This record gives sequence, structure tokens and C-alpha cells, in this order.
Amino acid sequence: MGRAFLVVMDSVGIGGAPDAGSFFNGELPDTGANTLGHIAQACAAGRAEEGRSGALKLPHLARLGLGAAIKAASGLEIEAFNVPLEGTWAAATEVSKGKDTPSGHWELAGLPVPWEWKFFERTEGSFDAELIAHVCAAAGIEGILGNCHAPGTAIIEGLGAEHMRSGWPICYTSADSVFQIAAHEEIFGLERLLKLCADIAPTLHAQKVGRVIARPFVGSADAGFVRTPNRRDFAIMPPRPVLSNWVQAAGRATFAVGKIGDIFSMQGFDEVRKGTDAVLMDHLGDLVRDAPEGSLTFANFVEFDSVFGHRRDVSGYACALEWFDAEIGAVIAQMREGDIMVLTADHGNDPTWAGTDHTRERVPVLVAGLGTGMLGAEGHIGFADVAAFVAGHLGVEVPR
Ligand SMILES: O=P(O)(O)O[C@H]1O[C@H](CO)[C@@H](O)[C@H]1O
Ligand SMILES: [Mn+2]
Ligand SMILES: [Mn+2]
Repeated sequence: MGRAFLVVMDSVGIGGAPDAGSFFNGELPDTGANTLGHIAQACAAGRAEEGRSGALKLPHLARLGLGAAIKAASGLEIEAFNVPLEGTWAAATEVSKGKDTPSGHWELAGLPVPWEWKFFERTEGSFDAELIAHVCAAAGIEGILGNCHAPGTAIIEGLGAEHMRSGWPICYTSADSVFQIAAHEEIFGLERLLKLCADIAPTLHAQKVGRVIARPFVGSADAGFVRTPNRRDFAIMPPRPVLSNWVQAAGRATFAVGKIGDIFSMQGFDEVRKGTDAVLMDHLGDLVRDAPEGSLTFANFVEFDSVFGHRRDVSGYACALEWFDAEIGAVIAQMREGDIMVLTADHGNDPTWAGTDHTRERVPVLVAGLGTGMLGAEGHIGFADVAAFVAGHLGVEVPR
């Protein structure tokens, strides 16, 4: 029967989205954004030399068809990826009207987002008085800080000291459908922050805001502020069953690795394993060793996006890709006969692009365990085809 491992490299887009012009970073449309393509070009030109050097080395992903996928997606040819093919590949195009994590993951899991998300469009004064009053009442405080679009690290640097003085939470958003609350773990309290987010989430979800995100941090004005790994996403529930539900309903085991549990509101998984990306790679290796026949493992590696993409750190992103490639090569080598691993992404986050937001892009779909081939017409498929493909491999019915 075999097993399936669906692995999302968060934000590792390959350009070419036909609707990129409808998505923006500030004033600039995402037309031409290409996360992997532009990182590879920067590396080849010697512009990504911090902590690494030279051409982007992704031998395992390249053998699975990364070069062919980029070329199909965006027309770009990356010399470093020009190696003999051993995998099955495609470039996937998204239809959901959002370039964020839930939109990408839901559609990859078979559910294109069936509504328009609510975005907070004003970059300053983003939240209306009613919402602010709701947050204040839920938190038992007089006011909030922030109330704007901002990168999360910059806003705690700018408002952390004031937050410590006033005890008011820092509320901010981005080009995504998110309401984020940053608060000091010791001054405001971690449990209090998580409870506040959980309490206000139903109101925001009812307005089709995709996620309320708790962004705890520690530190001081003198020593600097730093976010902790205790981030928690309170995401709107998918309105219909998705891949993990289908597999579970067929009596199979399902495992979530990383933030997958949060993205699907903990629905459809027998077990959720979390940690930093390095820890997640160990979890994935353990599951490749131990997961039962017929099972689904759905993993997300978030640091490409959260640590490097949003920070527009090209060298760091390249390092993370090279680390991932080496590690995943060793994990793939442990797969059993009949297993497949599908490596894909949920959106772009081009670190050479303007702004600090995600970028609308196509994504690679690279399959290990099937031999050499291509999916779709000339290598083009939709995000939702990934779910159908994985379900088909497991012999699980896709509900109509
Ligand atoms: O800049 P930080 O706080 O990391 O926020 C980013 O993370 C959010 C959720 O992934 C995105 O919408 C973007 O705003
Ligand atoms: Mn994402
Ligand atoms: Mn992100």
C-alpha cells in the first residue's frame, strides 16, 4: 500500500503566477517575483555569501526536477539545477484569493478557499474602533499599541518599551488576512496572551479574518526584544473535509509535523509533532522509519518564510535551503518500497523583493519514490491536484 509524506517548504515559490499582478507588497505588484529563482541567481552572482558561498547547491531537489519545475513555472533556467532527473515533477498554480499559509495549505489539501478573506487594508489605523474595543474588553485593558501594518520584529523593537510601561498589547497586521498580537511573556504573561487570542478569534473568524496569531516575546529595551517559539496561530476552521480527513476516514493513521496542526485547526490528525525546523526534520525522519503502512504524514518547514523570507535575508534563505536539501536527501534514502514523498510550497516570499510580505507565485511539486516523470499538461497542475494525487497513491477516495 505504501505511505505518503507531504512536505511543505513554507514560501519556497518558483515564480510565474498568472495572477501575480493582483497581489502586492506595499504599492508594488508581485509580477516577476520568484523566490527560488532569484535566490539562485543571487547565489550564482556572488550576492549571497554570508555563511555560505557560490552557486545554490540543492542536489537532491534538483534531481527530483526542481530545475524543470522552475522553467515550467517562470521560464527561468538555473544552471546549477541542470542535472539528470530521478523524480516526478510539476509546477502548481493556486486559485485561492490569498497568498498566505492557510490559503496555500487548504488548496494543497484539496480545498480552494471558498470565500474572500477579510484584509485590513489601511496600513495605519488598520483596525476600527469596534474591534479595538472588543480586544480591550477581552484583555481588560484601556487601549492597544500598533494598530498598523508592520513586520513583527520591527514592531516589537519600536513599541516593546512602551508595551512594558503601559501593559497594552501590540496589535498589528500585514498583507495577509491576520490579526497579530505581540506581548511580553513576563510582563503581559504568555497564558494571558494565548487566552486573549483564543477569546477574540471567534469574532475575527466570523469576519473572515484567517488567523489570530499570538506573538510572545521576551527581553528589555536595553538588551533588545526577541520573539520566543511560543507563537500560536488560531486559524479559521476549514469549511469542508480535506486530505487528512479523507485519509483518517479511510481508517488510516495521519501525522502532522510543524504548524500543520494549527493550519487545519487540529482536525484530521491523530498526532501533532512540533519544534524548530531542525527538530521537525528529526520528527520526519522518525515517521519515515515508523509510520504505519497506508498513513499520511503532512509536514511544514516554516523557517524559510518566518526567519528569512519576511526578513529579506537572501544568504540566510539560501543557507536554509542548502541545509534542507542535505537533510531531506538522507530522509528520502530511508523511504520504503511503495512510499512517496511530495515536496512542495504554499506561496512565495521572495527575499530579493520589495516590502516584507509574501509574494504570489507558482510552487514546485517534486515527488520522490515514483521514478522519473512529469505531472499534468507540460508539467502544470493546480494546488488541489496535489491532494488528489496523494489520496490516489494511498488508495483513498476523494469525496465529490
Ligand atoms: O512579520 P511577522 O510578524 O513575522 O508576520 C508575518 O507572519 C504572518 C503570518 O505568517 C504574516 O502575515 C506576516 O505578517
Ligand atoms: Mn506559509
Ligand atoms: Mn509568512
